[in-house]
Amino acid sequence: MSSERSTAVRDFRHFIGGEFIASESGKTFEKRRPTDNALVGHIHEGGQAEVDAAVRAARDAMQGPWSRMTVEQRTALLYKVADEITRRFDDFVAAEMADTGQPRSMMEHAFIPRGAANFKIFADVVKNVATESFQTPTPDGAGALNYAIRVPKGVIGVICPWNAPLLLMTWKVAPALACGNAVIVKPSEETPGTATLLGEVMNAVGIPKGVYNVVHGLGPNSAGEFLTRHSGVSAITFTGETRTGAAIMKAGADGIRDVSFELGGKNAGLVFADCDFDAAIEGSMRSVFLNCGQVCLGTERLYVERPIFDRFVATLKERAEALKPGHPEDRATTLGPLISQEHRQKVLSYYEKARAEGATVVTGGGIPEMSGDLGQGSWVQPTIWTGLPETASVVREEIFGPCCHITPFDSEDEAVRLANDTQYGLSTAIWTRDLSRAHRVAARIDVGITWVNSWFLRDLRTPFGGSKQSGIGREGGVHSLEFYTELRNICVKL
Ligand SMILES: NC(=O)C1=CN([C@@H]2O[C@H](COP(=O)(O)OP(=O)(O)OC[C@H]3O[C@@H](n4cnc5c(N)ncnc54)[C@H](O)[C@@H]3O)[C@@H](O)[C@H]2O)C=CC1
Ligand SMILES: O=C(O)/C=C/C=C(\O)C(=O)O
Repeated sequence: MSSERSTAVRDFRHFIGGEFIASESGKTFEKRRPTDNALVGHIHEGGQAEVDAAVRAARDAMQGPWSRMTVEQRTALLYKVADEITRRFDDFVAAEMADTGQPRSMMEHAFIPRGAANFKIFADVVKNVATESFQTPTPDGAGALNYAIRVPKGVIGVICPWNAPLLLMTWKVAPALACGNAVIVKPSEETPGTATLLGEVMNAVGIPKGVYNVVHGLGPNSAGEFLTRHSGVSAITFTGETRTGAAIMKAGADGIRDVSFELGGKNAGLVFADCDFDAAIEGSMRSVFLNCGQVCLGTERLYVERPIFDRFVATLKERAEALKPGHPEDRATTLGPLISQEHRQKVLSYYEKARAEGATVVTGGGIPEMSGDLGQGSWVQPTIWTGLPETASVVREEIFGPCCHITPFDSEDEAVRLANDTQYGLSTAIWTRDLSRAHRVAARIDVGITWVNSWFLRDLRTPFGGSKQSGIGREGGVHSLEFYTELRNICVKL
């Protein structure tokens, strides 16, 4: 590894009450870089003491100046947070790149700008959304006025995954703060960087101490579980695996705390023969391989209408083989590594299962040859399979890697049936020039989000979330307000 690419080993501390603090226990765990497995940090492992301290800080903040700010004052501060993220853009890009190993271009054009955008959109939403009111008749004829106000829920526990750390964390922190809550974030143990950096941003712009807190740690029997079980946490918002969601839902049941979940997916792409072929290939390339396939909205099942099946498979193979795994700083790099050696084991086990279950391996299926220190990183080849029945493991289970299975179909009804044949219900992409069909099919797919002739085209005002085992609730625009506030009705006899 060249010296300019080496990173000093960092110390990731908790951010509680506006201070960066070490764990009382002194316990830390290692953060290794996905590109070359080099040690890049020691993360303080939060225990009950740190969670208790964060809850105290957050509850105190809810009694302090934060609670007395007008919406205008609060949202002005959130605009400053967004501006400060933009001012420290390079630091955020570097932190996220070190944590995830994904290419700089993706950080610069998508994931980091979204961190700033999340603060602006929710500042705008809370300023502009009205609540309902009714004029109510009464027997004396004078009537009554009913109106609703929104009040913050209190302290929100925010539990985050590793695949788009800043984007997914701020998607929850921004609306929570815009609504006047305080938050305690438990970032993924794989990606401590940007949540920690955001603490510096909060202090720099004058967010009152205790409004934004970060406790690092693991999930079960560690900071994650302690946070979700804490009676001082009013509600829990979580993005991550469906299995973890089930554990958190049980923890939330004590104290009847509300939960909002964005969970796993096994998303289908439906490619009709009348599609714009190049656009369908381009979109499918992104939806299968972006972020090395570690996108909850990504496509791991492609269904292609039979007349274009062979051409589609051949073209996708050619494009997948042209992807360039490499160092995130190299502009030519188009594919990053998986997040960790452990996750690579999981993805490779599916590559193995696909073979064992009789797949035709169109391309990939193994580990690419990487030179120098990159040889130690958690790389896998982009992989395409055909020929498996719908019962095969790689067709049914979420893999979260750069891979997909492609199946031919012969009718619209069959395509709909295949897309819906899953326990998940997060997203779908439909590729067709027939817009009547697009509307018809979209309405029949049991998912939270359908894209037609596009993928991951986001308008932050729209409802975002999953059906079936892909989630509970919707966040985005006004829908986030439903979770991060209580609606309080006031009835005034006139
Ligand atoms: N629907 C959506 O919007 C998205 C869903 N995901 C899903 O996230 C998964 C990948 O992320 P991972 O970090 O591996 O998920 P994960 O569920 O393993 O971990 C997510 C977070 O939960 C914490 N955690 C684990 N067990 C816990 C427990 N018992 N109590 C409290 N906290 C606990 C972890 O420490 C981590 O911070 C994939 O399944 C993916 O589909 C990822 C991004 C978006
Ligand atoms: O756009 C969103 O709000 C969510 C995006 C999800 C990802 O980026 C992901 O899972 O990687």
